[in-house]
Amino acid sequence: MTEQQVLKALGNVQEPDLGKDIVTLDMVKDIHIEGRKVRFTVVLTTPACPLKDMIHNACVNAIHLLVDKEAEVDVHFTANVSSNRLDSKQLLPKVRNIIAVVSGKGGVGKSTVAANLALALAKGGASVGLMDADIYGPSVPIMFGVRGERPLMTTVNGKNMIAPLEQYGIQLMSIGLLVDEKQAVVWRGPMVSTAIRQFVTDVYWGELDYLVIDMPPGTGDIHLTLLQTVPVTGVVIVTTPQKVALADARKGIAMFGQAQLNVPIIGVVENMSYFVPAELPDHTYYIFGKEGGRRLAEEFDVPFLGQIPLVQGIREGGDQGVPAMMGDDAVSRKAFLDVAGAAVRSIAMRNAHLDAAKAASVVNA
Ligand SMILES: Nc1ncnc2c1ncn2[C@@H]1O[C@H](COP(=O)(O)OP(=O)(O)OP(=O)(O)O)[C@@H](O)[C@H]1O
Repeated sequence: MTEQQVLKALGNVQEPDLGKDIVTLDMVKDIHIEGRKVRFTVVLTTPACPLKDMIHNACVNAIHLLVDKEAEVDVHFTANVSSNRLDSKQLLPKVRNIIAVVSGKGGVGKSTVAANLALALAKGGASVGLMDADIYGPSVPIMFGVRGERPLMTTVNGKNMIAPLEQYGIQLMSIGLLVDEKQAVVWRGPMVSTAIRQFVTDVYWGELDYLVIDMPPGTGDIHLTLLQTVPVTGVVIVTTPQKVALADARKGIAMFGQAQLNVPIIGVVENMSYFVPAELPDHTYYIFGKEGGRRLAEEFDVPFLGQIPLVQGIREGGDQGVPAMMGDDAVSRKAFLDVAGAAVRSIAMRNAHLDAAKAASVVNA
C-alpha cells in the first residue's frame, strides 16, 4: 500500500455539504503506512461535525474497496473551525464564528435554545462562549446556576478587561452578572446598545470557535444597531409553530435579510414543537400547531435546523441551573445536538461559499 494509492482512494470520499472530495478540500493529513495498516487524520470544519461517522465509514470503505480489502484503517479526526466574518481584523479577531440567536416574539424559548446550543457545540469539542445580551430578561445567570456571582477583572495587554465566568465548560457573560437585574430593565435603546458593545470590547473572550449571543427578544432598533456593530456570522431564528410567533419570526427574517443589513440566516429552530406524555408515549400532541417553523424556513429558502419538543424537564432544568444539555433526558439532549449539528453545517457551508467567492474575486481582480 502506498500513500498515493491511499490518497487516490480517499479522493472518492465526498464532503456532502461542500460538494467536493476530502482530498481536493485538503482535509487529509499525516498519512502513515506500516504493512497493511494505514493511519491518517481528517481535518473537519468543526469538531461538532454531524457527518463524522459517515465520513469515517466512507474512508474505511474506500480503502477496503480500492486499495486492500483487509487493511487495518485507523482514521483520526481533528477540526479547524472555518471562519468568515467580514471584519475579522477588528472586533474579536480570535472568535471564529458569532451566532446571534433571535426571536420575533418573546417567550418562545430563545434563551433556552441559545444556552443549549452553546452547550451542544461545546459537547462536540468546540471552544464556546455565551453572551447573554437579553438585557430586559437576562436568564443565563439562573439557567447556569451562577446567579449572584460576579466576574473577575483581568489585564490583557495593559488593558483592564472583564473575564467571563466558566460554567459547564463554556465561557459566560450576562448583563445579569454585572448590574442589578432591576436596573437594566429601565434602560433605553441607546444605553442597551452601548452596554452590548461593551460586552464585545471590554470582555476578554479569548480564542473561541463559536460565540453564541442571546439577543433581546423582538426585532427593533436595538437589533439593527447591534447587528451593525457586532460582526456576526449569521442569525439563528427561534420560533414556536404558533401563528403569532411565526408572524413575528417572519418580520425578523425579512429585517435581518434585508439588503441594508444583509445578515446571513443560519437557520430556523422550531421550539415547543410537540408534546409526548410520559404515560402515553404513542401520543404526540401539537399544542402550538404543527410544522410551522419548517414551513417558514421553506418560505424564505433558509435552512431548517430542527425541532425541540415541549418537555417539562427542559423548563425545570432551566429554572434549576442545569440546562437540558447537562441533564439526563436523552430525548431533549438529542434534539439540541441535532440542532447544533445542523447549525454548524449551515455555518461551514456559508464560510466555504464565501471563501470561494473571495477566491473568485481575487482571480477576477
Ligand atoms: N422546549 C421547551 N420545553 C419546555 N419548556 C421550555 C422549552 N423551551 C423553553 N421553555 C421554557 O419556556 C420559558 C421561556 O423560555 P425562554 O426564557 O428561553 O424564552 P425567551 O424567548 O428567551 O424569552 P424572553 O423573550 O423573555 O427572553 C422558560 O420557562 C423556559 O424554561
